[in-house]
Amino acid sequence: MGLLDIFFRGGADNAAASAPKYTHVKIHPQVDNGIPAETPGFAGGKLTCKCKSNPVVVQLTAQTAHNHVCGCTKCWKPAGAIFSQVAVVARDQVKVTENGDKLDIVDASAAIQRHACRECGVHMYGRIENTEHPFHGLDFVHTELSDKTGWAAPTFAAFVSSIIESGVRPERMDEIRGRLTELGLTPYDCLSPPLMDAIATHIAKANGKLS
Ligand SMILES: N[C@@H](CCC(=O)N[C@@H](CS)C(=O)NCC(=O)O)C(=O)O
Ligand SMILES: [Zn+2]
Ligand SMILES: [Zn+2]
Repeated sequence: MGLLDIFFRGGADNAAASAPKYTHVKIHPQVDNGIPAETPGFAGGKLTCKCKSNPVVVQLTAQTAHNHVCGCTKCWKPAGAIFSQVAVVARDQVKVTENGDKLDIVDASAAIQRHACRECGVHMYGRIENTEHPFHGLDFVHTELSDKTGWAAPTFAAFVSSIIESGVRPERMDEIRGRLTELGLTPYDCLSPPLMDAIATHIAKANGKLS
């Protein structure tokens, strides 16, 4: 093989490595066709449940943070999606403004109490009431329930192995992790390293191992 052959073979391999391979794998409607960019200075908006009449409306008065896709069985997913998309916002920036009487807590014993519309099933916000919890003060929200663009973009995938608990076949995990990686959503089987470090730091401070 001559030098030119190596050059062209290398070129072909590189092209193959950069072309997306897993576009047939669907993750969530908000990421499957490219992730919308966030708008600098974006300051929030309204989340609306899926009810045709008297929808629950929640007003967020700030941009969200730590947006990610989550594969756990507890987070709300739109029909057909295998992942949820979920972000956090300070709890004092979250106000139920319409039809709050339709909200029920899905599981009052869970760390995150998810307030869901009892008619359409959508989770409008998840709140942590335990003041000792590392994420106390943050509410969990699904910004796809807003008709605005500009919200914080998802940056990683959490609880990826948990999708198997919802019935995804384990043989599909390679292509699913492949697609997430291709989208720039690095897959983790718990939270991302910075969030896991923040949890561990909180615990170490609470038990006196760190000052
Ligand atoms: N493998 C479990 C993981 C559940 C889990 O730990 N979910 C994470 C991410 S949302 C969590 O923080 N849960 C707290 C809670 O749901 O209250 C499942 O899929 O049900
Ligand atoms: Zn509803
Ligand atoms: Zn989750």
